[in-house]
Amino acid sequence: MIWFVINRLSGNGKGKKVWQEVERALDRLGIEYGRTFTQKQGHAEEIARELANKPGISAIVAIGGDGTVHEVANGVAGTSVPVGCIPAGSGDDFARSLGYPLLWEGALERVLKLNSRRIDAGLINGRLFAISAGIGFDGEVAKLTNRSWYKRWFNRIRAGRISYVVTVLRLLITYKPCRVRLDVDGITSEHDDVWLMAIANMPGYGGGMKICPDAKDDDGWLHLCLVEGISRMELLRFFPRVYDGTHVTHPAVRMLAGRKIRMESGTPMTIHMDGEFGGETPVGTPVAIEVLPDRLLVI
Ligand SMILES: Nc1ncnc2c1ncn2[C@@H]1O[C@H](COP(=O)(O)OP(=O)(O)OP(=O)(O)O)[C@@H](O)[C@H]1O
Repeated sequence: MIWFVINRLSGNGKGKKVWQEVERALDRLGIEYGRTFTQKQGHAEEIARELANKPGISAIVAIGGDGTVHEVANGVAGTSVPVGCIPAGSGDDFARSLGYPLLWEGALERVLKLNSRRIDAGLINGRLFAISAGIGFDGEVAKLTNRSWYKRWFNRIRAGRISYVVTVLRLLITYKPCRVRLDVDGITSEHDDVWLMAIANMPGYGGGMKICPDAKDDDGWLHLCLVEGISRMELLRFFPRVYDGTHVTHPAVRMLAGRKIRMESGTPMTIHMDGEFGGETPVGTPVAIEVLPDRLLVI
């Protein structure tokens, strides 16, 4: 039986509307299913963990944004229960990266086929991410966007991903780059003036940006994008290039790939995991990041 985990608040109420349509379609088709509505942050993970250990669950489908997918993925990781989604958030990078139709009808059609495959996951500070993680400027973007009033407003006019762009513009004025020591599979380097380090398992980022265009979810690698030593004006000028992935040739951008990464920063830097706030880097203790090959089943 497919089980739906629904965040009715996602996308400023889009989750609720999408579920109403999906429920009608499932009833019309006479399909047996289960469903639970999330009640609080972290609830989707608890539900998924419990369900994954029950017999007879063929897939857990998150109806919500990437935050709900992130929680479900953490709940089912390492089990034989696949995760799917019906996108109802503002970024929906999981759905975009996996080539899901973004409208509920197409996404439902896809999840009902139950065609599963194994993908890698990333681990940062002991927590799993399916899409990407980010440290620094992009961690702050995720944190501030999720807390902003305008995310709700943009979601209402179905332009939720613009809220990330607004935060980027706000932060460009105030953000202070940091000193970073990096270890990628045993190769160490020091960097002054680091704006961000994105760590991608999938290419989608911030609602359709291609921060690491070469990221592949089943290649056994994490792909890194480090941005350093760039002026605010230049960052503003070249920022739109991240939408088609051509930013990678800019001299301030360093693209790397690795399996085990350690990153230590001179001052606390904000972390995001699949767009969810994930705390700050502790000064003096490296953040551990690694790829977990084949850890997740997706449909
Ligand atoms: N009932 C609830 N009350 C409060 N928070 C919830 C509830 N259900 C889920 N959440 C939390 O809401 C957060 C955002 O969820 P989600 O990512 O699905 O939606 P979104 O933020 O609108 O979409 P996107 O990530 O694409 O912008 C997650 O951290 C999740 O844990």
